Amino acid sequence: MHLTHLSLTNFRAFSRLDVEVPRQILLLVGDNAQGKTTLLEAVYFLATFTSFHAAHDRQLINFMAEEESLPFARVVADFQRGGKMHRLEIRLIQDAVGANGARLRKEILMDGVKRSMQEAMGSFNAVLFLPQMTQILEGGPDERRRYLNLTLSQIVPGYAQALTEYVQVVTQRNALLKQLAERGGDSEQLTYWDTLLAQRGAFLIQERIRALSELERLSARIHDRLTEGREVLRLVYRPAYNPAVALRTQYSLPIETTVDRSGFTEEQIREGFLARLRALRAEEIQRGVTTIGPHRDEVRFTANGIDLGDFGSRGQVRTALMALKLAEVAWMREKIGEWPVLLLDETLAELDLQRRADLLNALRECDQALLTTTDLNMFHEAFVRQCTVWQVQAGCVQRVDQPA
Ligand SMILES: Nc1ncnc2c1ncn2[C@@H]1O[C@H](COP(=O)(O)OP(=O)(O)OP(=O)(O)O)[C@@H](O)[C@H]1O
Repeated sequence: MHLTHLSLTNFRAFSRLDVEVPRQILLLVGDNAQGKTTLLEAVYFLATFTSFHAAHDRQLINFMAEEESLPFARVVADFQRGGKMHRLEIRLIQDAVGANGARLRKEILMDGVKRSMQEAMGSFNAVLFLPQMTQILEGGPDERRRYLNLTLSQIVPGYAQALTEYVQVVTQRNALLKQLAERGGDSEQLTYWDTLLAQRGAFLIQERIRALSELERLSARIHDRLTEGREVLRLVYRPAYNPAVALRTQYSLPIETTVDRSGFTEEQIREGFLARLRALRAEEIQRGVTTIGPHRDEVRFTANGIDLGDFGSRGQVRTALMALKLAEVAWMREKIGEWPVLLLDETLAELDLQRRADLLNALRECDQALLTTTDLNMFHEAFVRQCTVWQVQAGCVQRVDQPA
């Protein structure tokens, strides 16, 4: 899959941008703070409807546009997928200030038809690679859950919808648990929420089991090549509700334990999850929160049995991240039969020569990749000649003609 046209209106520093996008490797060159990362952010926004940078969508609207009576930002992309052309449009509209303050509306149009975020998710796919993504390995468990959710939402039908509903159920259930803890009442009211939680949760758990085992297979192979067979990478899923473990040992599995959970049906996971919620009911009422389920899942990355998040060297973590990212690309390709668009922000600067060469080789296979850099010398002349180069300056883009 590849973009053919990108249009931005009031998207961060880009008041207006309209560009044809070539089907190949695109180098975005420019000094700091010129808008290179913003371009990647806009493209990733089309795949996930969320920014990898901004805490709030409101930050995406151009500062100047904020002064207008109806501030808005818009991203429109034409892209080819499976031989067909599509148009995806996202509008961010800040409604007039009412009694509850300004409200931001997000509208999504796929081929001209309004869709919910959950419906439109997966229409366009991208894989993002940022140097700070080592946080996926080194940061808290929420980083890994976020990574998993963004990746799976793009590819697994129904995942985004189930996740949205699951999060709503957790919120409602927590409110009820708190109310029962503070004011007492009939705990049987929980049964309705338990059923919904187990239903949506089982779907998420099963999809995570499946995806992680596939990503592990692909990333271990790449990692083996990158480390010349010296290290074995593993992705260890540690679900907060673990269908593979008897009740009393839920939290006591050592990290190196290999557990095959692929044989569980969704129904078995749901039944087990529900039974566990019943067993935990009194404790959960006392604590006022939902203590098990996908919102508390963990994934650990190990190399030769060593937990990379806790004990990995910088080099080991970067190598594992690269293996994971390349695996993600291959996984999406396997699943949807199309290459996702690759987005790499200043990634090369962090890599040694061998890793750099590996990464650039991988890019050659893909349909389209966008790379940002402040320094074109980071790349071999021969490589640059195969690419289209765009100079990005103060929110404007200009194609750089290369010598024939
Ligand atoms: N809502 C906004 N409206 C206008 N300008 C914005 C908005 N949000 C961010 N900017 C500005 O956009 C500029 C470009 O940022 P961007 O991160 O894309 O730069 P970059 O070229 O990737 O730089 P670097 O090489 O330092 O990463 C920055 O100066 C930033 O302050």
